[in-house]
Amino acid sequence: MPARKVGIIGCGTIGSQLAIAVDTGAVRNASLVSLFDVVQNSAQVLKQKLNTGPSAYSSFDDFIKKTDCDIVVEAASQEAVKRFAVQVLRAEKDLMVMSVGALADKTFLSELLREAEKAGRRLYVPTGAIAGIDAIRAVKHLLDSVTLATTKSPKALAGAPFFETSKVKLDEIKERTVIYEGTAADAVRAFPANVNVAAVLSLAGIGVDRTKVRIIADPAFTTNQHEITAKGSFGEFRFTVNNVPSPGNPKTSYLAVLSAIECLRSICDDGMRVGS
Ligand SMILES: NC(=O)C1=CN([C@@H]2O[C@H](COP(=O)(O)OP(=O)(O)OC[C@H]3O[C@@H](n4cnc5c(N)ncnc54)[C@H](OP(=O)(O)O)[C@@H]3O)[C@@H](O)[C@H]2O)C=CC1
Ligand SMILES: O=C([O-])CC(=O)C(=O)O
Repeated sequence: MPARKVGIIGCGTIGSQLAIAVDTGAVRNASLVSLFDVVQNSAQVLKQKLNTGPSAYSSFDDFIKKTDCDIVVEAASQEAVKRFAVQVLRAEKDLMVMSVGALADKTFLSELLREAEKAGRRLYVPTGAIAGIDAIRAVKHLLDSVTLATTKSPKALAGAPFFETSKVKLDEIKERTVIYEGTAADAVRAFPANVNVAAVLSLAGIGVDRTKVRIIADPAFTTNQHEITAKGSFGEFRFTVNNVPSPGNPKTSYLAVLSAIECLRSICDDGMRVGS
């Protein structure tokens, strides 16, 4: 396979590390050609840290028109997925999505899948900051229930739209407190930068309406913990990850960065694929 040309939307925590991984050859058979971020200069600042000189844009129109790439990685926000994903696929590029909560909108997801099919391109969803997605996929037809319990420190939950309408006051939480219980569909809207993993889990398993989510704020927590419990006629799974937060963004686990890099590596590198 010829080297895959990569473009990145979002030059924050995940986008920067991914760019460095491609730039330094950690992702083989790939070259970084283009960067885009709404924050003025953000793509430019990242470009200065790299050896390979990708183009840097603060306008999506320029990014998509001038970029000769095979795959675009979105590492920006759910809003960015809603605004740009269709255009990326129509421009005949594969798309890897990190802000997976955007795909909880079934009408939007169907539209994306239609566009991908029309363009002969693929939509990739990395496992992200959780584990066990291979097993959930394997038993998807046998699942009775799936629950995600996410525990983060208040500072890793701050800024979520949930707090605009809820009575919960994050700065008054002194001990472990369940602040949200509901469906994955509602959770990814209320906490768009915290539980995209709930959408990944739902897409692999029984969907956003049947996947249940519990979010716990715990001031004693220094990790981002995600615990998946899945039950069905196959037995029972329990997967727990205690993730170190990324240095640049306490909301985003370091595992999410590593998973994005590994997903891109497996797309670009033709060799052996381990796991489903
Ligand atoms: N699937 C998973 O397991 C995980 C997914 N995520 C998600 O991945 C995404 C990236 O995470 P992370 O790198 O930590 O985030 P960061 O906030 O560190 O970086 C995102 C960058 O993208 C920019 N951005 C936001 N919206 C747009 C837009 N519409 N167009 C262009 N640029 C935009 C941001 O600008 P600004 O600062 O102005 O918003 C910021 O510079 C987030 O949505 C996050 O919630 C994170 C962890 C795990
Ligand atoms: O990184 C994490 O722990 C999970 C996260 O933010 C998300 O899924 O949006």
